[in-house]
Amino acid sequence: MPLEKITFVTGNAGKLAEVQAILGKYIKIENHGLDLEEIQGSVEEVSAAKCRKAAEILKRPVLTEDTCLCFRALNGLPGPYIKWFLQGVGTEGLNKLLAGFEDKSAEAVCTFAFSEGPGCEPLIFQGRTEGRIVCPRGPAKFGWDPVFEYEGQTYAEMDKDKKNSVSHRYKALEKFRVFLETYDKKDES
Ligand SMILES: O=P(O)(O)OP(=O)(O)OP(=O)(O)OC[C@H]1O[C@@H](n2cnc3c(O)ncnc32)[C@H](O)[C@@H]1O
Ligand SMILES: [Mg+2]
Repeated sequence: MPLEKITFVTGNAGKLAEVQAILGKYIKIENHGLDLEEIQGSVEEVSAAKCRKAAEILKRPVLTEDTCLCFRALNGLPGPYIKWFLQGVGTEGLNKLLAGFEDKSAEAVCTFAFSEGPGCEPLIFQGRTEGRIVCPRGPAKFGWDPVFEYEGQTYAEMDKDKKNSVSHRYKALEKFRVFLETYDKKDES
C-alpha cells in the first residue's frame, strides 16, 4: 500500500518550505519540530541517528534531513558543522574563511533519512550540488544561500523554482520520490 503521508521532522522553516514545494506535489507532508540531538560523525550517520530517534518517539513513518556545506580548500569543512559556523561567523565570515585560498569551490550536500517506524533501519537519500563560495549576494532569507554560487547565481539570487530544480535538496528528494513510486508499506497486521 503506497504511503499517503509522511512526517518530515525538522525545526527549520526554510527546509520545510523547500520540501513542501519539491515533494508536496507527490505526497502529503506533515511537520514535527522535534529538536533531535545531532551526534558527531559522517552526515549519513547524523541523518540516520536523527531518523531512528524520530521514529522511536513519533511511532510512524518519518523523514529527517541533515545538510552539509563542504569547502574543498578546507578538506570538506565546515561539512555537517555548517550550522555552528554560520551562527558563529555569519555569511560574510564563511566567505572570509576562504580568503587565503585560490580554490573557492564547495559542495552542498543534503542527506535525507526515511524510516517506516520504530526499529526500522533508516534508508538514506543524498543529493550533492557543486558550487563556489562568494561574497554574499541576494536576500539573506535562508542560511548560507547568499554565499553559495551555482552557475553564476547565488542560491539567494535564484527564484524559488530555479533553486528547487538544481539544489542539493532537489536531487536528494528526486531519489526519494523515485523510491516512493515503488514503495509498498507493509500492512499494519
Ligand atoms: O531541525 P533540522 O532539520 O536539523 O534543521 P537545522 O536548522 O538544525 O539544519 P541542519 O542541522 O541540517 O544544519 C544545516 C545548516 O545549514 C542551513 N541550511 C540547510 N539547508 C540550506 C539551504 O538549502 N540553503 C542555505 N542554508 C541551508 C541551515 O539553516 C542550518 O544553519
Ligand atoms: Mg540540525
